[in-house]
Amino acid sequence: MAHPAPHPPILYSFPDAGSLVSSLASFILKAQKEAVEKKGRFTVALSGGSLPKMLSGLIGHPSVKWDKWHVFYADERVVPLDDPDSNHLLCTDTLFSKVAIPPEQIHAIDTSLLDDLEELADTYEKELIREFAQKDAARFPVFDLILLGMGPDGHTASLFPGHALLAEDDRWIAWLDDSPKPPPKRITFTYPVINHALRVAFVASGAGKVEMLRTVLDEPEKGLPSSRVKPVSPGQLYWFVDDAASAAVQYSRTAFKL
Ligand SMILES: O=C(O)[C@H](O)[C@@H](O)[C@H](O)[C@H](O)COP(=O)(O)O
Repeated sequence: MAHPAPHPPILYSFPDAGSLVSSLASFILKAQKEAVEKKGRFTVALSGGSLPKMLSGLIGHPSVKWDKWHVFYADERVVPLDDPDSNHLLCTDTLFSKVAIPPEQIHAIDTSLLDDLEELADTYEKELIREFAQKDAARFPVFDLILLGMGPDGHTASLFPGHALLAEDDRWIAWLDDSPKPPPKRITFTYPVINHALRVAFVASGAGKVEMLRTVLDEPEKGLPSSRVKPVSPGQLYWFVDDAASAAVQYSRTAFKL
């Protein structure tokens, strides 16, 4: 059955980092509330880079139900969990060490498999299947929220321009050993997983993103990895950016309100 056309992205641009961080926190809390009311849990995927520190508005916020969070990584570097390159370490230092998510609800890679990328990716995929398959009985998992960053070349998660994985339409978790951004070995959500989420939110800030954000939003036909994020209906894509990053974007902004 053909899916209805994806909804166009919603672009929110904020004058400064403080208003971006607090609005993103309100947005996540609304998503959490809806998910918990409906299913008693909130399934979230996080990325590395600058994303974890943009979640600081949630730390100490009385409305966050951390015990309902089930966290996966949209992409992870295949390194030990105490390696400075690990997204899990970054998220732990920035967020998890400061809040009360039950450790068994934070899904890190199995580091006994660091030397077998394929097995490691399969094992992570099985963890997603355990979390989602029986409950939702869907071909692909339906995350309540996937939070992504955008790299300077337009990549997102570990989906890089021109890479064969852009065409992966079957697996949930893919692996690569040739990431142009170090470290080379990574696992990543595939597009079907990202595009089946209920909400996908990119977070991008700073003047360093200005040209790439313009290309991704105003010239989606170029097919850069971040432009290929198009959640299927009823899923919705959001961009949380600052005015420095969106300065050259023609695409229309939406005033933020919940
Ligand atoms: O593991 C990774 O490398 C990240 O998940 C990656 O996809 C990141 O989100 C972007 O490169 C944006 O990074 P910044 O937010 O630091 O620009």
